Amino acid sequence: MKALAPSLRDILRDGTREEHERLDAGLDLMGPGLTTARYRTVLGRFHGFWAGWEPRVAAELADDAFLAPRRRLHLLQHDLLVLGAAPEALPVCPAPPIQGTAEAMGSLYVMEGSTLGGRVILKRLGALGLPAGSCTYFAGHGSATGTMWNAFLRRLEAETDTPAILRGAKATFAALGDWLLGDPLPRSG
Ligand SMILES: C=CC1=C(C)/C(=C/C2=NC(=C\c3[nH]c(/C=C4\NC(=O)C(C)=C4C=C)c(C)c3CCC(=O)O)/C(CCC(=O)O)=C2C)NC1=O
Repeated sequence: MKALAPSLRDILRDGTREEHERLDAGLDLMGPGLTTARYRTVLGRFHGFWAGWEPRVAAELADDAFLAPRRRLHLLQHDLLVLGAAPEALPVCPAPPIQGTAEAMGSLYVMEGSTLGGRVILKRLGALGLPAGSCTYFAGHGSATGTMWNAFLRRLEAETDTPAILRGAKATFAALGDWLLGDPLPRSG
């Protein structure tokens, strides 16, 4: 038998499981309580998070070629406009305290990883009868999701400071959870 060392992805998945479950349960996008109003509120909160997070991770990662296709703030702006909301008027979340490339890669793990749920989320959103073109954020990388994720993991495995990577991921999940779930989300209407 070969005892394989856990991959960075294993370490991140195990080390953030609790925060991940808290978010998943708190957002409850897959349950029967999801309405168009609730969807718009959730998008607006994700917008506020990305508006603070994206410039910060860009500055700390300092790798525009790698980050450019992983930027999604513009997708949130687009979806909110289609739904009749004014994204520029929404509150912006202070960026999590990430510093340096290793913490930035841990932080990016959280937001890139979220594209992996895209297919199930899109299917659920399809049942709401939302206006056409209002789900580009959750569509994420679409058919390129697998390719993008594998390229992300290759870049991740090139980082050597494992504690810093995990710190960045945990800080990001914590900030995201506090921001998205701090106020009750609408349940119906
Ligand atoms: C918003 C709803 C929302 C839903 C309903 C959702 C569903 C799924 N997320 C998955 C994976 C991940 N999701 C995250 C980050 C967030 N998950 C969240 O729920 C929020 C809010 C996150 C961060 C923004 C990460 C880091 C991973 C990689 C974990 C790893 O390393 O494997 C998978 C698994 C897909 C597979 O394995 O093929 C599913 C089904 N994702 C969403 O964003």
